[in-house]
Amino acid sequence: MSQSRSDAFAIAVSVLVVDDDEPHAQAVAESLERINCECTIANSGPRGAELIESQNFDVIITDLKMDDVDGLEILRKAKEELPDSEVIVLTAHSSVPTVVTAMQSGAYTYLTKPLDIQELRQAVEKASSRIRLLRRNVALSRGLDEKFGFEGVIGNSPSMHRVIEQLKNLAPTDTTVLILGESGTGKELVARALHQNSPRKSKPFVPLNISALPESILESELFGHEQGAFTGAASKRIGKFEYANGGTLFLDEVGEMPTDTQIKLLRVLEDRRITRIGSNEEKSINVRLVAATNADLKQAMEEGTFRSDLYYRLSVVTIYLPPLRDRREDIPLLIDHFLKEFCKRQGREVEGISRAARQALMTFDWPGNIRQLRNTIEGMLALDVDGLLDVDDLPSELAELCGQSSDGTAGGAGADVLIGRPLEEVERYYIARTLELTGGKREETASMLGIGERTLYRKIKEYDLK
Ligand SMILES: Nc1ncnc2c1ncn2[C@@H]1O[C@H](COP(=O)(O)OP(=O)(O)OP(=O)(O)O)[C@@H](O)[C@H]1O
Repeated sequence: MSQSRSDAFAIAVSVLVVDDDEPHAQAVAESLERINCECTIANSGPRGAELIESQNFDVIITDLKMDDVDGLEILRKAKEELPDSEVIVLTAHSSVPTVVTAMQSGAYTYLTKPLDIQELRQAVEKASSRIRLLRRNVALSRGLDEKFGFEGVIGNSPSMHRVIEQLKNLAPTDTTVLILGESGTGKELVARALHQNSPRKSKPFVPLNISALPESILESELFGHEQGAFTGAASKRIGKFEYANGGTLFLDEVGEMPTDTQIKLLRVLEDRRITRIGSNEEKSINVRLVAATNADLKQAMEEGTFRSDLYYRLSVVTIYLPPLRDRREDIPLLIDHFLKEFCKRQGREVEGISRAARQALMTFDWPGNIRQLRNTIEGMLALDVDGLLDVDDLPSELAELCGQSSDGTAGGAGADVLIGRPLEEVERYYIARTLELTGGKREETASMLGIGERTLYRKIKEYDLK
């Protein structure tokens, strides 16, 4: 239905009206659309039940007495499928026993027919403000439960604090989000966190990696196809958009999408309708879209390989995940997080990680970002035999940073070459490396080296360090 806006709700409230009296349902929907409700009408009980199964609603208004499925059945279905929503029942007489049953079964309130429009709007306003408050509290308490993260997204660096703040604000909304970041920086994890903390969480989260699909299959994957739509389409198949109905569709590597498909995707995002390949029938869909890419979409737009209208549709809000080498403060937290995870999974106990190994993990550049760090910790745990993850458990490219070859013998570079050298040279080397590690942050460097900031400043001058 079309949606008219007023100031009543800053963000539209989604309402399902279930009533087999068509003109009455229409009148209810129209009066609510004036206060910025987004209304969907079901003119039968079964249709109402079907919509509750596939979509999300904040408020469900149902007539108690219908010919097929009655309002109590709709109420039961809503409590089961959409536990966060509120149900308002409509009745001809408040004295009928079903009203009592409805209230006992969790209806928010009941209204008697003929409806008083003002009363109806007030009931919807009150019901939806309760839902919003509930959602906000859940989101906040989830976020606060974890000291350094949000729903498995760990980080304590200023940049990750910003990301986590964005996630907390965006999760309860339907806003389309574009996540940018190198491979392995946590784009899919962030998309899942958005879904898990949204009112859509009881509906599917559907990831689709665009780059993994040949062009010919992509559109059928997205929109589905009818039987015989093309050679090889032996049976009909629903696409990811339909599959994700009511939930979240995560399009990974969206920068790889062929331009023809980009046009079709744009149309779907504008109309909120899809057409299966080989079909004439349009289906309305209610999907939150989260897209991600490690490509430079601005450059792709300049080169004409990515449509700017689609870019602006996708990037209503952009979340940027910096590479791990630019947020090394997060490494210790992540090491401990993954160590705990793998110890639990493998039923192991370890004392911890040696200083030298930890130092190497802090210094490495991590081209594969957090995924590579995670795999490294898993591998180290698998190699370890003495309960202390040490340099001998490191993969070769990291062991080299400690002056060790992966078989544990001393190599040419790193700490050991300083043995027997003047203490001043050793000091200069360590201050320079620690400054490198902290990105030149003096306070952090001084604290890591266990000296005062003034002492550090003096030594930087003394050794002519940049
Ligand atoms: N901030 C984080 N806290 C905890 N684990 C993380 C974090 N970021 C990423 N991970 C973990 O790192 C791995 C890679 O993350 P993910 O698959 O989300 O990255 P990606 O950016 O989507 O990668 P790609 O672009 O290659 O698809 C996953 O196991 C994920 O759980």
